[in-house]
Amino acid sequence: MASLASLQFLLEPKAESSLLLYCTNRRQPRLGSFSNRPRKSPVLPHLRGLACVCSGLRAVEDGSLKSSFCCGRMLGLYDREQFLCVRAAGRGSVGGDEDENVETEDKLQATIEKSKRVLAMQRDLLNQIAERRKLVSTIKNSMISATEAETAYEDGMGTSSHQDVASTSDNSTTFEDNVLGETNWQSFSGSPPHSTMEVPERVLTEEPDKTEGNLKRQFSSKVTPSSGDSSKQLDNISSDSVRSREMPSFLLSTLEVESLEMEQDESLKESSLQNVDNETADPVSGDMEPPPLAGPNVMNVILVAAECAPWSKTGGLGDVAGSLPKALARRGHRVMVVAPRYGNYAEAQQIGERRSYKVDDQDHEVTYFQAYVDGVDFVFIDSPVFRHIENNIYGGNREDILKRMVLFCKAAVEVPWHVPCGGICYGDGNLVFIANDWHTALLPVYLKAYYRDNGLMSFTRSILLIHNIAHQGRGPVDDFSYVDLPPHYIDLFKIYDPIGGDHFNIFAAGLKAADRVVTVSHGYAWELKTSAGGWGLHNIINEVDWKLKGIVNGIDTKEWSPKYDVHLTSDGYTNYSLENLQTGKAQCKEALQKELGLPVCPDVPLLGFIGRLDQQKGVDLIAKAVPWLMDQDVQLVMLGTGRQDLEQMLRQFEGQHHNRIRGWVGFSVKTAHRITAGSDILLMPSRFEPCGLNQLYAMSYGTIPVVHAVGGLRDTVQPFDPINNTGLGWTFDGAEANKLISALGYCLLTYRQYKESWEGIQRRGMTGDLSWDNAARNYEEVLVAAKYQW
Ligand SMILES: Nc1ncnc2c1ncn2[C@@H]1O[C@H](COP(=O)(O)OP(=O)(O)O[C@H]2O[C@H](CO)[C@@H](O)[C@H](O)[C@H]2O)[C@@H](O)[C@H]1O
Repeated sequence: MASLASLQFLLEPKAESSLLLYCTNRRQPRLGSFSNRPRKSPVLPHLRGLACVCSGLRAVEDGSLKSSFCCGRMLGLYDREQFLCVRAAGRGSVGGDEDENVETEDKLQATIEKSKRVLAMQRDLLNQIAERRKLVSTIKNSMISATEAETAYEDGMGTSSHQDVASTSDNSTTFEDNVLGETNWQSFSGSPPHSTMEVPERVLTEEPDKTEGNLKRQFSSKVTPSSGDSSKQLDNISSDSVRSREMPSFLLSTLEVESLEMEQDESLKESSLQNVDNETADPVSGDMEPPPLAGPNVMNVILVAAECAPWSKTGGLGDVAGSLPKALARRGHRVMVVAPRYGNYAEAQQIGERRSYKVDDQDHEVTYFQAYVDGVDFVFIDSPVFRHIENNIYGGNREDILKRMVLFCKAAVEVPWHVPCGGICYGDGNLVFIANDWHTALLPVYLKAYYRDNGLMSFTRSILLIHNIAHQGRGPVDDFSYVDLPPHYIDLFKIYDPIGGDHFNIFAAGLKAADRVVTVSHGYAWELKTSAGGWGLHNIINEVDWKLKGIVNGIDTKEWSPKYDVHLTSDGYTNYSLENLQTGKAQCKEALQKELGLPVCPDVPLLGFIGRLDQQKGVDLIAKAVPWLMDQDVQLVMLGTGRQDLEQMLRQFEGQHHNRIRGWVGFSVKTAHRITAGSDILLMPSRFEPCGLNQLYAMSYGTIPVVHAVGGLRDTVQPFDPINNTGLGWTFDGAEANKLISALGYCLLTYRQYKESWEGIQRRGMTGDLSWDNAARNYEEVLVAAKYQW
């Protein structure tokens, strides 16, 4: 690994230096090199002034730039799209004489001074490029107008005092039981107007008198993302919490490039601008890779969640935190996930950094562990309060959980400064946080209160992703003292509950403070705005509707694929695909029946249920349907954990109908995979379902979903139409047992008597594109919208 000193040495004028430029806006790294001797480099026309920072600055000891380069890993994306920099190598001299690599301090200083001048020019150039790109992509993608967004922001939260809402009791279960009757959910059976879910994005071109120049000025005066900005401010502001700024200092040092003479710089500038102008004419030739999918929108993304599969998971949140980031990384973004470290994770290595945060007047030291998996930096925050609770992540009393989340959010918001990933911190430039559910809804608030209100992290944005609004982080108003915020911030948290009066609500504050809000389906985005679906936060959701968007989850097709599923490789199970669907699935069904001790009957339909045992998942509807089911010659297997009464009910069913029902109480990922593969039908009678992942997994395994048409279930399970032979499963309107029975009746009839139609449904489900890649594209739009949100 070359040190900074040796890097600087390599760029000394007396060494014949070579630069190797690495374009980060490529899916695969592009590279090219040029020495300080030739004035023009053949690679320059392709660079478009882009740049990068590479880690693994391994000296090119054998002088072979290309072969050494592949050891580099892309790092930091600063400013809007790209940044500059580099690896450099003194051709032929690096490995030869190590002593020469250390020059005197004076010479080094001179080199630095000269390089700074070059750097300043390059910065100007990059700013120009960034502005041009912003303009082009803004017009192309109908991005929001910064001016109008600013107004909207002020309306939405800048001046906001809290809006009291007709709300819930101070206990979600009580609310659920007392306020939210089953019939409420039936109101979702109508068709939500999906179009209303779209974020009202404004198109710059709607103001025809704005010339390109005007637009440019407008943007440059408002949004000039630069990693340098906050670091300068940080120099002037003594802040315990923001001390480490490895990124900017490293960047400045590595950019001290003597060998880039002015002419080359001009040449770079010209060719870069030329290429920006000609955006569509991307020079892809020879060994050049196609451009990254994110193109000019590439940015730094940090997803922060209380759980992250495969390390920690209690439900769908863990799945999303483990897989959405990978899809964003595949599109070219630099992506990090921050989660608590609940256990000893083999992949994650400890880094040296230690920080201390106050929670409830007590100092808590945290350390960081880090892993790099599938293009994503996973950072785990370690503290005694997180340790060894992987089986009880949300355990403890209300204050305990709250304090854990305060600590987690305080630490997570500073991770971009303190945790160097691959050698360099993310910094705050071009950065968007994605917080998830109430557990991390404090993060957007901290970003604002601790930083942006103080002129720090001015260009960092936050998105709050709603997976389930039923859990909100509620408590008495006194809980505000735990979150450690200026007194006037109470307005964000305090909402009025008609039953319990004023109360403290973390989700409410996060919704107001976040720059954008996303939820996991179009249907749920609509439901959230209703009094039944908003769980007391519907008024706030309606207020922030302008920044709300529904994006249906995808699935991790590596983890959930019948062809590659690692849980189907033993115990009689088998991997299968469309080619051997009937035999493969039949084998899995037989293996499941054997494993569970059920009679092995290939023709008896096997029904599955997987999920948390609570009111949401409609387990009680299945319970009511059990007597009817037992007359239908079917088998039923239910896997779940949660409410004790429902767990007991599962055991009881198994006891009563031992030949037909299995109730597996517990959390077993392997069993979930096997039930998904071995069942013919998956039941999801959820009262509400923001998205639902199990129906997606089921469809990709040729297992037919029967679902209550709410939220994401309605969005993803198109009802079977026997006339046109379309559709993916059966749906029913209204969370009632008789409606479930009716839908199931049609489903069983088709299974038994219309084999061809059945197979058609299976095949359509298995061939649909359920991957995260579609969703990631939609998230990218939100990331960009957040970025230009003022
Ligand atoms: N006992 C058990 N053993 C093993 N695995 C089990 C299990 N119980 C559940 N799981 C797994 O946990 C996940 C549950 O995902 P869901 O989307 O169905 O529900 P959840 O309500 O937790 O998520 C919330 O967030 C997700 C993600 O956004 C939304 O899809 C959803 O609607 C919303 O309620 C699946 O991967 C499932 O296989």
